[in-house]
Amino acid sequence: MQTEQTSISTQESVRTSPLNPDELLRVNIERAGYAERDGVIKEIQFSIRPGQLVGLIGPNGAGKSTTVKAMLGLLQDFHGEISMAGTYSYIPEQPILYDQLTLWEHLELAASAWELDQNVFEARAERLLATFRMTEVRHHLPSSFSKGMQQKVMLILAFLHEPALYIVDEPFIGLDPRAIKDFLDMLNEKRKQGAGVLMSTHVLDTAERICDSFLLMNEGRLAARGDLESIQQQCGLPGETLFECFNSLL
Ligand SMILES: Nc1ncnc2c1ncn2[C@@H]1O[C@H](COP(=O)(O)OP(=O)(O)OP(=O)(O)O)[C@@H](O)[C@H]1O
Repeated sequence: MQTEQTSISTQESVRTSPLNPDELLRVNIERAGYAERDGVIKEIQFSIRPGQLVGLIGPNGAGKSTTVKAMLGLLQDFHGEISMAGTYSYIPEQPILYDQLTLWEHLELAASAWELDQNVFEARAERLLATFRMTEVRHHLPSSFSKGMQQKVMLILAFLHEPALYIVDEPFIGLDPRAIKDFLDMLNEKRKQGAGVLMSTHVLDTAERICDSFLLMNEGRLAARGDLESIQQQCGLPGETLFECFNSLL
């Protein structure tokens, strides 16, 4: 895993600042949005520590995707700072795959982009294909796969790289229960090795079970943040579920 600090944005307006030793990522978005609609999100500040799984939660239109796009450096309108240690993998909700390449060719292409040693690549690829039960179809075109199988290809590509940080957009819609378990087991293994995770999801019961802490967004701002107990306190609902806390804020 690389440890040098990098900016994950290509925008000149994005500033970075030194991270604390226990930070993998620090986000300080003063204001960000789109060319035709600026300032969609405001005052979004959080950081992620090694091993931490942070849930990004909020109703439709709250600004979760805009926050992720800001972190990835994809927005025209951005004022703030994004600092991170090492590299990241982004797993989008909608798979993005090449029509003409087989699954194995996708993996080879990714390995060559990241300059992975051939033996390391093959060992990781074989293990990931087995874990996600895709070995048999490795020489097939992903364009012929089901939506869930295409999502698994995106997961395999993300894990192949072994980044410092995983940014995951809604992983639970489309994957079957066994694939979700395989994904969470693999994610936990990487967290034990020090990786951090930011996960956007609407599946609140799973989020409540697996996340260390939460960022609750509403109308472009952070409405509450922290672990479940802290969220319950901020919502005035001690002992209640994340679902009830979520609904109380809207
Ligand atoms: N390309 C765009 N151009 C202009 N406005 C946009 C664009 N994409 C999103 N928005 C607006 O930004 C706001 C936040 O949208 P965003 O996609 O970040 O929400 P979200 O929390 O990810 O929602 P969902 O749960 O539905 O995916 C919305 O009001 C939306 O209309």
